[in-house]
Amino acid sequence: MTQTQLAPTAVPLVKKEDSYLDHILAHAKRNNPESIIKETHKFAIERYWLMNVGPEKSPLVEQVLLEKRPKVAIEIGCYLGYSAIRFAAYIRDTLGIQDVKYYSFEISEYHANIARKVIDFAGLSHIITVITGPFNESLERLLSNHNLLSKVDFVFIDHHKELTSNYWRKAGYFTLSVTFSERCFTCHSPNSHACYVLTALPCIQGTTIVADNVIKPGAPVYLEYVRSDPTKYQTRFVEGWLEYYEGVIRDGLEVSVWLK
Ligand SMILES: C[S@@+](CC[C@H](N)C(=O)[O-])C[C@H]1O[C@@H](n2cnc3c(N)ncnc32)[C@H](O)[C@@H]1O
Repeated sequence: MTQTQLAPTAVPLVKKEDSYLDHILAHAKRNNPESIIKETHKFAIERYWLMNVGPEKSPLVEQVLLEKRPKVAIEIGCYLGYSAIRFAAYIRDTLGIQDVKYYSFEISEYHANIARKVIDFAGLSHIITVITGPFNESLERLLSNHNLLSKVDFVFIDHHKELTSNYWRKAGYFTLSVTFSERCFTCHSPNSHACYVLTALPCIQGTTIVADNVIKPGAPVYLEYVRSDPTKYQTRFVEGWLEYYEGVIRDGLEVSVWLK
């Protein structure tokens, strides 16, 4: 049997995330977040699609950051560090907030390890902390052991897309995140879990919460929750495109401000 005949069933030896790291280390400039973002787009368009927030929706998030000017930001779902690098650099360099702290939660050790290397290469390790583990457990640990998250002014919710849309939908739970699963199964109240992230965080009056992918794959219970009580959240939808599918697949962000 020839190499050509074997090719279609062959398992790739290198995962795309490892190739991404190699690409960044080889082509981007050290201590230059902008060049890392540029090379990430190049990789995602020319090599493999990546599930980061991407070039289409990031400017929409940056507009929110411009209005909010956060000093303590967190995100749920780090993946390979794209949004952490892009938004932390934007807050520090464009908004001039030198002492910003950005905490990024990531369930996968594999993703977190790559993200830390890219963040270090970007020269942002002193600003961005990647916390490995399921978000709810990490959060509980941080809140009980440290004073790291004494107050949070900006939250970016960007969990695993496939699990959000398919797995839990099949299971009958339209929750925002797999993190909420354990709680879903114990109290059978999807709404309370879709909003767990909001109620569990040490939000303060005015904390801004941006949820990605509320159209694709969608987060109907989350939207219902934040839109149901105008005395609790001031909320708006911002339309955009799915990452790397500009003009093809619609998506959007829900931007909510915690009022009380
Ligand atoms: C869409 S990606 C995040 C993309 C990233 N925010 C960006 O724009 O560069 C989602 C990530 O969330 C992680 N994730 C999924 N469930 C999680 C959980 N319960 N706690 C923390 N991270 C989780 C996945 O492993 C994946 O790396």
